[in-house]
Amino acid sequence: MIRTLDDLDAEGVAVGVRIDINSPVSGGELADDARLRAHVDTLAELLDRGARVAILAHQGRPGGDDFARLAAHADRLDELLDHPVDYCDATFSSAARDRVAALDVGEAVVLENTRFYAEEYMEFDPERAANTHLVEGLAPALDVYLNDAFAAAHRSQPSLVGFPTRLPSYAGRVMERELDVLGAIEETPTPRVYVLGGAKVGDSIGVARSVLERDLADTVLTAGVVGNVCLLAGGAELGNATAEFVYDAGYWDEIDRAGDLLDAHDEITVPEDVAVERDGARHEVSVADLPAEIDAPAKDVGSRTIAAYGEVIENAGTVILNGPAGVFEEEAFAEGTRGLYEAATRAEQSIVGGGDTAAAVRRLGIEGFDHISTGGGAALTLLTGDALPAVEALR
Ligand SMILES: Nc1ncnc2c1ncn2[C@@H]1O[C@H](COP(=O)(O)OP(=O)(O)O)[C@@H](O)[C@H]1O
Ligand SMILES: O=C(OP(=O)(O)O)[C@H](O)COP(=O)(O)O
Repeated sequence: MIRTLDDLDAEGVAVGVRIDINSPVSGGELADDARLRAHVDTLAELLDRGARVAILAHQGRPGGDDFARLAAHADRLDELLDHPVDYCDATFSSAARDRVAALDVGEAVVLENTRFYAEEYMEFDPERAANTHLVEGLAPALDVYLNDAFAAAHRSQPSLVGFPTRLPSYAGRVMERELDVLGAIEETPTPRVYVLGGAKVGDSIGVARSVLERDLADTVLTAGVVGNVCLLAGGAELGNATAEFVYDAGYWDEIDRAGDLLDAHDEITVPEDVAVERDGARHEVSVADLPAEIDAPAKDVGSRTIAAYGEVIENAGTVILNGPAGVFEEEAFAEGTRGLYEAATRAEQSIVGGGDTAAAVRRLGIEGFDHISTGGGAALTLLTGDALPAVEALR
């Protein structure tokens, strides 16, 4: 059983809240605040109910351009919430503990990026995580721990799995909602259609295999780079530019895996046509006409695929979308993503997951999904039927 905010008497209590506000950062500024806005409900409820809130979060990965301090995140949360949100440039030192001890009722502080500390970028079992410097250092300053970081729940890192061994622990509203929807996929209306696009080919093939073997999917529609790899696996000659893209991205070995899956399951569908760039404009090529003269990579599915997939999607009981259908960042190649996502909003129930997928939904201004997951890897892990370490730690 996982305890939730409903089970917490928050008045005056020092709550360590792990959230996932890992966001695109550009020139030290937040380029997108969707993940911050997602946690507003949980944080506002805690602060309204008189908690003293210490926020724990990571940003980026060591060495990356987006490996940043959380000062800008604190400023934005301060704007989004009716309660004051401060920033502290320490995570578990005496300075951090003193700052938490000084919190008034209804006040919050964002502690520094947890991944500034080497142990936080390692995976541990919960008992070992409870003895890391971060958890050992900060736990004495907290009364309880609350995890709302669904998007990071597939990581077994100290700030995600270490506190429940030491403190009474709870799930936040984001975590609750995500587990309710994504954890009960078997109960959603059928036919169930998975649309797998985007560029994480290995993950998507794993998901396709798993949902087909577990009879969760009635149909799997492939698009994006995933669709291109499936086309190559079926012997389609998409031209050197697409082959080079797939090779350079490290997905060449996935062609055989995709081929095995296509041989084993009729429920997987590949695109009928693709769109490439020719003379600076979108140009569509039918797979039936291959081999043809193509000297640019396939960047989107074509209009016949959009129409055929769209019909399957619209008539679905449940559609689960992960990954854009094309390079939606370029207007000429956003047609597939726009067409398939809009069709999904007309299905009986629609669920979208993935960092870039959610960004595509916002950029294209598509509304009407039943659930937009904050998580990419975490959502896929749940949909594949695997346990999430941070959720298991809360149990
Ligand atoms: N045909 C394609 N060729 C190259 N890149 C593609 C293609 N289709 C989609 N993409 C790219 O895939 C990226 C998103 O994929 P992914 O990271 O798997 O999504 P998510 O974060 O939602 O899981 C986008 O940046 C998009 O440009
Ligand atoms: O952005 C995240 O995951 P996602 O890219 O799967 O959505 C989470 O913050 C986890 O980050 P990580 O993949 O660096 O561990």
